Amino acid sequence: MSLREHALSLFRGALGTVRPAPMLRRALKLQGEGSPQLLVKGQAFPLKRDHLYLVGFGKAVLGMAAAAEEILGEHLTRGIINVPLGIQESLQRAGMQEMLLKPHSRIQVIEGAKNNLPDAEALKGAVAIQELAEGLTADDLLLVLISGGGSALLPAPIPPILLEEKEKLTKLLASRGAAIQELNIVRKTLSVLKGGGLAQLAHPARVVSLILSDVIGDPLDIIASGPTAPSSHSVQDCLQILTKYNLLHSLPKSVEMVLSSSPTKPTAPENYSHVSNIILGSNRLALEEARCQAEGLGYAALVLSAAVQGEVGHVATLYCQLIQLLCLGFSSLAEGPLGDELRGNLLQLAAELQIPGLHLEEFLQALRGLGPDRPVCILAGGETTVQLQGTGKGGRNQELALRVGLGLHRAQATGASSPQGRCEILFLSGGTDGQDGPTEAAGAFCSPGLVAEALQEGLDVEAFLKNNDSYTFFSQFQGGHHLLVTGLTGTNVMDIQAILIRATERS
Ligand SMILES: Nc1ncnc2c1ncn2[C@@H]1O[C@H](COP(=O)(O)OP(=O)(O)OP(=O)(O)O)[C@@H](O)[C@H]1O
Ligand SMILES: O=C(O)[C@H](O)CO
Repeated sequence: MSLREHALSLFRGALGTVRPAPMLRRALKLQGEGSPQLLVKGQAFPLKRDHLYLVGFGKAVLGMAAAAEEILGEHLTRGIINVPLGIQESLQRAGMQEMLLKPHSRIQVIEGAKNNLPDAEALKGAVAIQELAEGLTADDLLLVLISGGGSALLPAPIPPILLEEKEKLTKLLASRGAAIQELNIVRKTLSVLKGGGLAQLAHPARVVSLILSDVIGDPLDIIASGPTAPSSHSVQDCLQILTKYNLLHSLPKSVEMVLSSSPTKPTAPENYSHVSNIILGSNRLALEEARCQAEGLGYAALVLSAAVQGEVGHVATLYCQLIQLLCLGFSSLAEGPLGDELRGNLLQLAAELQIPGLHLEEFLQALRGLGPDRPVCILAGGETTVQLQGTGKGGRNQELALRVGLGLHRAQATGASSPQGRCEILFLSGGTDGQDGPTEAAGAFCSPGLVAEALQEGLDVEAFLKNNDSYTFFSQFQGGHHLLVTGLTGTNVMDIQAILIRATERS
């Protein structure tokens, strides 16, 4: 099999493990006839007849709800989910019936949040969810399904803030470069349901949240703005962020009012004893599955990190240097000055990128222990950032793959000492939701020959990159052969990268 076929199969394997249906089936079970209980990852929650409710919000929630309803059957009393506008139709068109609710479902579906922004439809859904939560009693159990995109799908601005005011503020923060953590700290402070609000309203019912993480590090109080998690942030944190992005002095009156009357401390964690927040799926889980499958294919496989973040150009350089070093491992050069130089550069770059939890020295040590001659597979995940300069069409995964292709080409061109000649190399980067930026592709593959081969077709990689036009490049290059196209996957645990290397000759 080619490296490309292997990479594709690993990507699909990784996705398979975080698809809503298998994920739910693994985690959620109904047990017992007379006095049933819900088993979630081994934790038991007793159920009373006609007292099981379900709510959900997020891009992957439709498939999660369909699988949950299949498991819960007639035990489910009623449910409401808020999902992206048009998702039912597009899943239908994609033939993904298993992600859709059955006719006569007990779950009401509300579609909204066009372009991932809160709107009147999402607000309608949020009000319905709020009313359901407020009506619950101590006999009830509320199952909450949460995934990325949940923030925009559950807008409930604290009065007198208007939805348009909150939307404008969120947009401004995002356009000024606020990270998702910052954005969601502000959202939590201005919302009735975020920052643990939903869990508090559902009290005294038992609340069990099943969460698919799309945030680095899986922070419960940031994913979808943590509607059932105790917030670790205060109004001061929110004010600091508004100051940082120069918004503090141009806030609408309503927002000022809410900020000045917000409690200075978040609700204490002990008030969440009725709540269980359980992460069902994450980037790390997907990477771990890919790692196991890579070993099955004969690779020595390692996971670099599930938290790769930073500017796409810097991340591309990190991967290029890592690939160079891996290629050295197939020769006797690894322990020489070239290996030392590459290791030094890598450590410096990784320190600059500040990737949380990345222990590169240990990782490099583990690489040395992989042994010679075995094909190597390195897996990583996270989310890079692209500062758009041009007007082209692309996504962060396609841009990363193209930048890695360019980096490998340059490394090859700069010296006879380049170790790449001894190896067959493939790099893949893909978004697990199947859509990379506003394109039909999930990501792209590249290899060191890409730039030269593209030139033969009259395609100048650097010019495409300058215009952030990676999708156009990959669509034209070799008839689109290097695009990763999966279609919408119905899940989302950020992006995944795979580096596959095997020796072409003994050195
Ligand atoms: N022409 C382009 N080239 C490279 N990246 C782009 C381009 N246009 C948009 N992007 C990037 O695509 C991202 C938005 O796309 P996408 O919807 O896949 O990501 P997202 O909103 O973070 O959603 P999710 O986290 O659910 O994947 C932004 O990070 C943006 O910088
Ligand atoms: O909905 C959100 O807030 C983001 O997708 C992060 O979870």
